[in-house]
Amino acid sequence: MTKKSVRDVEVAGKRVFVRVDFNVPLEDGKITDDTRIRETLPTINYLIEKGAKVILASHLGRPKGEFVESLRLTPAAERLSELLGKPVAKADEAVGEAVKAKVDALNNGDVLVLENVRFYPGEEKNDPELAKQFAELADLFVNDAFGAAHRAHASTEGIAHILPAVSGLLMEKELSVLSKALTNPERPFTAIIGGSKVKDKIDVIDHLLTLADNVLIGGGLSYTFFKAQGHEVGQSLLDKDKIDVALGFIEKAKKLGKNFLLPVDIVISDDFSADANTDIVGIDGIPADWEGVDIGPKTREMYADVIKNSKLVVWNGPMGVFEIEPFAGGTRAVAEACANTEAYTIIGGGDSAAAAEKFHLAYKMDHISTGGGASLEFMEGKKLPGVEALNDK
Ligand SMILES: Nc1ncnc2c1ncn2[C@@H]1O[C@H](COP(=O)(O)OP(=O)(O)O)[C@@H](O)[C@H]1O
Ligand SMILES: O=C(OP(=O)(O)O)[C@H](O)COP(=O)(O)O
Repeated sequence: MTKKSVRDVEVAGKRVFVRVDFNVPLEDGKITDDTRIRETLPTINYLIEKGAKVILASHLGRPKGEFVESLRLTPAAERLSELLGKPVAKADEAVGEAVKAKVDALNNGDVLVLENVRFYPGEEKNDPELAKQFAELADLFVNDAFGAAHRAHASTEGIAHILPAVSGLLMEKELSVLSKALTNPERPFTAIIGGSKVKDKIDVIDHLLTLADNVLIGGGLSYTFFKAQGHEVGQSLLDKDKIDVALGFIEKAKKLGKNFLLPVDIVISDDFSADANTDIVGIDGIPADWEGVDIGPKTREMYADVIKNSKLVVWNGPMGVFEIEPFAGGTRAVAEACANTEAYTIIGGGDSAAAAEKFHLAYKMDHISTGGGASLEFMEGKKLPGVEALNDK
């Protein structure tokens, strides 16, 4: 990596402002998946061992510049304390006199979690004044929030222009794995793109069409492609504005000689619920009042075969509505194929990672990225502002 890392600078005795991504899922105030917290432990433990004063900042949810009680970082601080096996101080604000006093009270090796930085309107606006207030708390900025690296906000980007700024160990690992895989990919390289956010994934499909050997499409994205080919899609997810773009991809793939695969059969349903009626049909068999909810068994087999014969697999987005058990089979089949292939497997995207966890296959993947949007933008070949702003080596 061309950017300095926390290992390249002196941290002992210093106040270190570490931007982490503790944007974890919560249900009734309880954390349901603490992966993002666990993944920052190497950086935090490194700083503790080196005798730094560790000040952690994160966003949680999208409170839009207001204090929202249910989005406080208290549960994250408590979980971190359990994971570290030591007390962690928590501030009820992210800047101001009370926070400064908490920072002043830190001894070397102590950890303080600031309040949700998105409680302040200046955070998402990348307000230089708020960045300055963050910077006043510390001597060094460490960005370990890969999941938020595509955001140019005061605590991810603005602050990096004021303090010496380096990457954390998680940030370093994410960037190194993704760039190693995508710069000189092992071939055959297979990209699997699914999920529901058609607009968000158009650019990544475009980029991956030039990079990958096989591009497999699944999930809600598929129907815009089917429509582009002249099939009726009933009530299935459809992005009408992107039909021409989808057609363009089919043609681009042909021109480039890429193996661009769309589902050949699908699971359809007459309702979006576990007790709905379902059927398996070919792509021109969707009745007007039914919708496609998963890839069918022939497609699963076809995709599993491609995955098996790959050297590198990048997977972003589930193959169907996997949260509903009768529609989870396609995503499970792809997760199993990824778990069993010899290929190096990278999973990006919160829902694909959640699916791998749900099927108890996450441990068999080579890399599960902590960033959904961030890994997508990286795969699109875009520069990430939270990384760009860090000091060069
Ligand atoms: N055929 C489909 N119709 C509607 N929604 C779908 C379909 N297939 C997958 N989905 C939904 O897509 C969502 C995930 O999409 P997305 O956010 O794009 O993925 P990721 O978070 O992995 O990037 C899941 O909640 C899943 O239920
Ligand atoms: O959860 C996140 O995004 P992701 O679901 O795309 O990985 C990050 O914490 C960024 O959050 P944001 O999309 O509200 O800026």
